[in-house]
Amino acid sequence: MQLFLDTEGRLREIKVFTRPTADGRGSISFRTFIIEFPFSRDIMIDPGKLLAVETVKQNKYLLLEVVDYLPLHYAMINLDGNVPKELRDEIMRRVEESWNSSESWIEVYASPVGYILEIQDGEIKFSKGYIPPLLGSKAKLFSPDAFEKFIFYEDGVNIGKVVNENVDLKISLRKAIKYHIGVFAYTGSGKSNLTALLVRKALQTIPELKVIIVDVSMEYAILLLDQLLKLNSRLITLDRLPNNDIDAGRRLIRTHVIPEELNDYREEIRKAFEKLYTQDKLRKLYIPPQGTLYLTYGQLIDMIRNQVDDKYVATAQKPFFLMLLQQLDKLMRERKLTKDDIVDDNINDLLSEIETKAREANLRENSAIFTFISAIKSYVNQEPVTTEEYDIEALAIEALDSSQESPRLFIIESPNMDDARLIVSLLIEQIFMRRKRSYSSTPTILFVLDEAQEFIPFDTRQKDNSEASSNAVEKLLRHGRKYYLHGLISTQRLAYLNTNVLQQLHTYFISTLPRPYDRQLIAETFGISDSLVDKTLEFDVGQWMIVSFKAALKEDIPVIFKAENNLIELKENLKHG
Ligand SMILES: Nc1ncnc2c1ncn2[C@@H]1O[C@H](COP(=O)(O)OP(=O)(O)OP(=O)(O)O)[C@@H](O)[C@H]1O
Repeated sequence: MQLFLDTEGRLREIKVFTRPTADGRGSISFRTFIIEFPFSRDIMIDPGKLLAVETVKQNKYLLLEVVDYLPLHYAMINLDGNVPKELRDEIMRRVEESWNSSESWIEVYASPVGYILEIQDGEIKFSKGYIPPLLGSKAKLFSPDAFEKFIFYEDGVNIGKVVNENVDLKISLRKAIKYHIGVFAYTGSGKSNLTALLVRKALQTIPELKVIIVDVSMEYAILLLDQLLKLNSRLITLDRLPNNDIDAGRRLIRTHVIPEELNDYREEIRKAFEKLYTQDKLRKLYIPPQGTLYLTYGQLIDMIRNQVDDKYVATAQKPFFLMLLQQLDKLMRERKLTKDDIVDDNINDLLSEIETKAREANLRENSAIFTFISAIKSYVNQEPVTTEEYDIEALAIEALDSSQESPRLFIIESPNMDDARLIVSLLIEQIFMRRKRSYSSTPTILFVLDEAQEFIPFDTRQKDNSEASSNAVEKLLRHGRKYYLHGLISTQRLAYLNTNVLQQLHTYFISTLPRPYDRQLIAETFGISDSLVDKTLEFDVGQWMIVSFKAALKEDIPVIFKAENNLIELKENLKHG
């Protein structure tokens, strides 16, 4: 395999740019390398291409990614308005004629990607790091074959084409999902299309995976309609269910966003919706009016503290309440429980132990401590209320069911954000609780949250349920991996997102983000240069930059690609389905 292309350039200069960080608290520097290549009108140097330059260490090269380039002509370097007009015109006329001469070159701007390439006895090795390059030394362009071999996993899933390389982008979807995914782009850049594509490919290639999409914009039932039909699935709504298949077809067509490109497919879509009804895949989700119905460890601790502080509780009982707190703390540490976890019968032994001790101390039978303990005991030991309704619990049970015939794709539709936040918080908590109670690595569950800034906002408020959803999503992203629970979140405004969670996402897909703050934040979080992130401003619809940290790609190098259009396979399947 040819590692480098024949075209070579030379490293002329390194410039360092420093700017304040997005939060204004510090500063950050980026290096831009300036490399000269021979002038050619069909030069293969486009943004995203990889270059290797010699470093001060023998056989070691620094890897750079092309950000931009500019053809330059020596005669133009000092040409400005000070030169008399006639002379200027004459110079420019001559330059126009002599671009293909020794006076011209292509100036390439590139950023280091944090890698060293070592070539020893024909063996090639990548390692992370930075070694100062040798000015004046050669810069070599990676061949497409080398690009493919070193950056992508051989058995990766193809999700598009690398821009300017004629190479398929192959990613490890399994790893990407394992370490959570972020999709960041302005409205209309193709976020939903890419998300649907990733979900589609993941369901096709990871048999133990289940996907739960919380859809506030009523898009995914269409974007994944063929998958809803093909797989065992659920399309879940908070509204009354339709009475028959005809009613279902009409209603669903009316309530969903149909992309323009699918205008010719309205009939197929209506029929597919009718079929979902006859396949018994529609469900109405019941949410209890009082919202959360569970006692969490945090709430229990508060209740005990109130007893300790209560001046009407006899002093003799207070040590027992304190003991209860200590034992709870021990249990929570041992079982790695958080304040948001739901209290279950795990705490029975602990309650009995304190009860016995209180009895041994001869406390009166009607003491507050006995009443308190027995109330908590009867709460945790109560029989679950069984209802016919499809509620969060039923949904969680289906999602965690590892049998072949259980549903794999769940789309929960809730255009009302408050409801959506409540569903997200209850569902994540419920699934966590069940997974912790009976630990299993299957199925793996991926939660997909569009408009993530609504679920994990920068500012949370209790009354619109954002505090609850924020806690739940943060827990999913921080601790989910241990429990085979994962997240894909997408947003158009990073500024409104609780950015603490960004570090938890190891694979980012970025397209056009018009606000500088959003781009700067991405650049800082992933240590990629501003100029590379700024490239996304020029992206066409469906064009993305994937940045991964030890996840989707073999090496953590930002790659610019054009995503496959999710609608192509959808149309194909609707036509033949
Ligand atoms: N990879 C792609 N190839 C071709 N067309 C695409 C691609 N991705 C998106 N599109 C088209 O671009 C348009 C916008 O895409 P999409 O709805 O996914 O954007 P979005 O970012 O989710 O927008 P919004 O935030 O408004 O939902 C759609 O018509 C879609 O079909």
